[in-house]
This record gives sequence, C-alpha cells and structure tokens, in this order.
Amino acid sequence: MTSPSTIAPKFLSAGNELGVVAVGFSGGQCKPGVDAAPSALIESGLLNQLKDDLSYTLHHDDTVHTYSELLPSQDPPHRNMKNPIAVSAVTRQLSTQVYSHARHGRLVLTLGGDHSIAIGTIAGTSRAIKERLGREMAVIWVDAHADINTPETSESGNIHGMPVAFLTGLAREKGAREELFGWLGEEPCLSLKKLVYIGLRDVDKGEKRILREHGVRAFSMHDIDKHGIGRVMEMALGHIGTDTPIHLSFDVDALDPQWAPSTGTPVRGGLTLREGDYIAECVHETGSLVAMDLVEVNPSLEAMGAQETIRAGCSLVRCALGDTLL
Ligand SMILES: NC(=[NH2+])NCCC[C@H](N)C(=O)O
Ligand SMILES: [Mn+2]
Ligand SMILES: [Mn+2]
Repeated sequence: MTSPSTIAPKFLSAGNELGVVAVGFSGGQCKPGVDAAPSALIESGLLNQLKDDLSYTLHHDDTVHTYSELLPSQDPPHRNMKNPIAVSAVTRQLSTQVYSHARHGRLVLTLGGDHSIAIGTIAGTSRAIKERLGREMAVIWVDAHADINTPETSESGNIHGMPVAFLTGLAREKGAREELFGWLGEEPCLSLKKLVYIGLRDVDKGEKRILREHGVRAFSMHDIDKHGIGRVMEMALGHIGTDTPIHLSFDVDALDPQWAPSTGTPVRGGLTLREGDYIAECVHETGSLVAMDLVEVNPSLEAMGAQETIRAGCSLVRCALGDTLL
C-alpha cells in the first residue's frame, strides 16, 4: 500500500506537478535496446503508480522521443567521440524539454536511454533552477562508473562515459561548433564541488586522475562496505547541504547485476536493490529533489532478467518520488 509523501518539497511549485520526458536514445554507446526502456517502464505501470498511488499531476506528451528527425546521415568521429553530432543534437533538444518543465517549478523525471542523455537533462534543470531561484544545483550521480572521461581520456569513445566531463566544463573545446556541444556555452552547468558520486567500482585510469585532481566527493562500493549505506548517505547529503536543489542521476548499473542484469555495462559487486531504494528514499526525504534521471535499462540484454531490471528501475523511481515502506 502506498500513499502520497508528507515531505514538503523546498524548491518546487505547489501542486505535486511532475514533468515526464521519455527518451528512447541509445547513441551514447554501442548496444541497441536501451532505447526500448521508456516504453517498458511505462508499460509496467510506472506512470500510473506515480499518478494514482503517489498523487502526482503528470505533464507528459505520451511520446517516447527518438529524435529521429535530428539524427544526421553522416556522423564521423570527432575528438574520438562516436556519434558526436547525434548525441549533441538529441541532448540539446532534450535540455529544452526538461528546462520548460523545470521552469514551471515541476519535478522532472526523465526515463532514458543511455547515460549520455544526462548532458541534456542536467543542462536543462540547472538553467531553469538558476533562473527561477538564482541558485546553483547539486547532482547526485549513482553509478558503477564515473562517466567523467573527456573525449581524450576515453578508451571507448562512447559518450555515455563522458556526460559529467561535458557538464562540468572539463571536456570543453574552445570555439566548439554549436552542433558539436558548442550549444552548452562557456559557463559550466555543474560545479565539481556540487557533484557527489555513490556506488563507484569501475573507474578508468584517466577518470581516477580527474577525480583526485579536483577532489570530487565520491563514495565507492568500498566506502559503502566500510561505513554502511546509512552513514554514506549522511555524508553525501551533508556535503550538499540543506539549501541546495538536487538532481539525482541514477544509472541502473549501480545496482548489482543480481538485481539489474539487463544493462549495457554491468559490473559485479554493486548495490543491493534495497540499498538503491534507500539512496532514493533519503534523497526524497531532503525535500530538495528537483529532477531525476533513470538510465541504462536495456530490456534486450539478458532477456531473462529484463523484467527484474525493469521492476528495479520502477522501484528506484517510486522511492525517489516519495513511496515509503510504512
Ligand atoms: N553510463 C555508463 N554505463 N557508462 C559506462 C562507461 C564505461 C567506460 N568508463 C567508458 O567510458 O566507456
Ligand atoms: Mn554505469
Ligand atoms: Mn552511467
């Protein structure tokens, strides 16, 4: 049984308004199928639960956006990135959709898609929050991976391993063309000081150097084993403070493959589903949540576990949006 949350949101307009954006995009990595996640999540009843059980007023265009009209016929590698023009165009368009929900003071839920789409979602919310409230926002990035490669440090060329580098300005290219992420502008969307990672366990060499050099706050699985998830969440939220809007970007591969096998880059030794739900519940309890992404569910991989993965994804979203155990 569920009932609406009693936590009053600090940075949203009244009325429990939820903007939903469904993004069927897979161009930030090489495995097809992650584009089918939004339909799978919606078909399993997620949006109905948010409406009926958690009493949200939904703003959704009933479309899974594939942005096919934006995809170029030619998209050669640029600085070693695969599909750079496609990812740039899709995230640019997505950022305006997320922005217009957030500008109205709605909580924004984006269902991906691979994690490259966070370039668009975080660009959109951070701009809206800056305009509405004159504040900088924080990002909690829950993931097995840091996704902070620059095009130059990346070994794969997959942009889903780079969104944080673009958002924080680390990947900036002087005089970049609009259609090659130049649209992001000079000013970073996110400060490295307002970024917190949880769940890391597969971080590339170049990424480790970046995290160390900039003193980024990161809680790996080692930290979770050592302190327990309760203490880790206290430290993570303590770093952000109580007066800062939070964007939660949740990569389902943060969960152990036992709970979320159907994902493109699974890594053993991850969070239990309960730990994942707990992270989401704690973020909800802050009252500071302004946006959430759920990404990297790929129902076509490990098809046996697809329903399991979808169920886990739905659970994470419900918890972040106020579902409680009692
Ligand atoms: N969003 C993800 N699942 N990212 C995985 C990234 C893997 C690897 N670090 C790369 O840059 O290619
Ligand atoms: Mn990941
Ligand atoms: Mn990721």
